[in-house]
Amino acid sequence: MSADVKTVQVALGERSYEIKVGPKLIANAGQYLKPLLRRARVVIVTDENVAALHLPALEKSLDEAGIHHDAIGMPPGEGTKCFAELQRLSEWLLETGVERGDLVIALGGGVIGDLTGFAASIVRRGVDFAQIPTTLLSQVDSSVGGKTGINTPQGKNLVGAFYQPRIVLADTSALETLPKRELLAGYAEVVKYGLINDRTFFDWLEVNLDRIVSGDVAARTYAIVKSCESKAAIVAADERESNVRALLNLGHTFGHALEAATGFSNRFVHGEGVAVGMALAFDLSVRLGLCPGQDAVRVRRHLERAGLPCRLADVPGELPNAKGLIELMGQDKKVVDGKLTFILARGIGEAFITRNVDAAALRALLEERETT
Ligand SMILES: NC(=O)c1ccc[n+]([C@@H]2O[C@H](COP(=O)([O-])OP(=O)(O)OC[C@H]3O[C@@H](n4cnc5c(N)ncnc54)[C@H](O)[C@@H]3O)[C@@H](O)[C@H]2O)c1
Ligand SMILES: O=C(O)C(=O)C[C@@H](O)[C@H](O)[C@H](O)COP(=O)(O)O
Ligand SMILES: [Zn+2]
Repeated sequence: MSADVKTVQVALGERSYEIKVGPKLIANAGQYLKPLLRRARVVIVTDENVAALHLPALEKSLDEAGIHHDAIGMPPGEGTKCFAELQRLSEWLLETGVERGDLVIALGGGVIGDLTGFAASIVRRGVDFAQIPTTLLSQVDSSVGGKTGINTPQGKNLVGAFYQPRIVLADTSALETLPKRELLAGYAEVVKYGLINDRTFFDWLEVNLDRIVSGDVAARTYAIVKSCESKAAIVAADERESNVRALLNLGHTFGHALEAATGFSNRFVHGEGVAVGMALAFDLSVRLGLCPGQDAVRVRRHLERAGLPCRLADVPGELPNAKGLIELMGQDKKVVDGKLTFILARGIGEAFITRNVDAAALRALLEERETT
């Protein structure tokens, strides 16, 4: 096992697991997975794009480790996180004869990780699963922490379960084939960790953005490990989002509504929604007199420099008016007694959770779509 591989622990008692971050982990997956298996059998769930690029290396590694494998390729894209594909996948898993002590492997981005994790949580009332994330977003966020699920016509991630993986293998080599737009979408979630509670990390991102985007392996590895450490600490403190875990939702109340408004399509992907949502959360914090204006400017400048959308005007197509967007936000899982919960900030690295947001200020912010 290579010295270049870093380990981050997710400390959750008997559900604890390791996140491995480093090069060529897909090509060496067999040696990491074998110790977790009761019998030498796994099933792989991937999407058709990732299957063409990375499935052969995973299968070769499993063959070398003497592990039997079946694989299914799902359609790529957010639309796959739906009841119909969940049913198709669950029935396929049952037809393979997968047992509770076998491992279901999610090889792909957050869509495959969320869908596969949820299917693994319900098939035979729970089959073990492993995450092999292949997008930046899934390596820094979705593969860690056990939120799994699908979208419904009512909104984002509304049916799901908390179900932790047994291991996460974040192969930095897989990012070499990732389209730039998807890399940037993942970068939005990296920025999120700086904005939540680590101003020093945000400072580092401002200096190192170009290295991360251009493919510098050391910079990418540092950013992924730092993000995973940050998420692992929050998840260990509050696995089921009773309190502090909601900080990881910075930008998501806005972002999820924008994803819903654009039809959960490739026109506007999750990380892009998070980028716009984080900029709006900082604007709202300034509007409420909670955060210095220069911090909001700095956040928007950084997202802009990365090439990410950061204004409502950057969202493609017609959007609902402010009232319509607020109605979409009403499906958020953080709603309590019909009242929205927001993650706002007193500054970069100082996010906090609040239910105390003036409705008029929110409406005014969303009505300024042409200018913000
Ligand atoms: N569970 C969580 O905690 C959590 C956290 C953040 C996001 N999410 C969810 O994750 C999803 C977004 O994930 P995503 O951004 O990874 O999107 P994705 O899974 O749709 O992947 C993006 C695109 O990249 C392709 N792809 C994946 N890996 C590739 C590679 N190495 N080379 C080339 N192409 C590759 C995919 O086929 C797809 O077309 C959303 O549904 C979001 O809600 C969940
Ligand atoms: O892990 C978490 O907790 C997060 O909120 C991470 C988010 O980046 C992620 O998009 C998550 O799926 C959103 O969760 P939801 O509960 O708002 O659906
Ligand atoms: Zn997210």
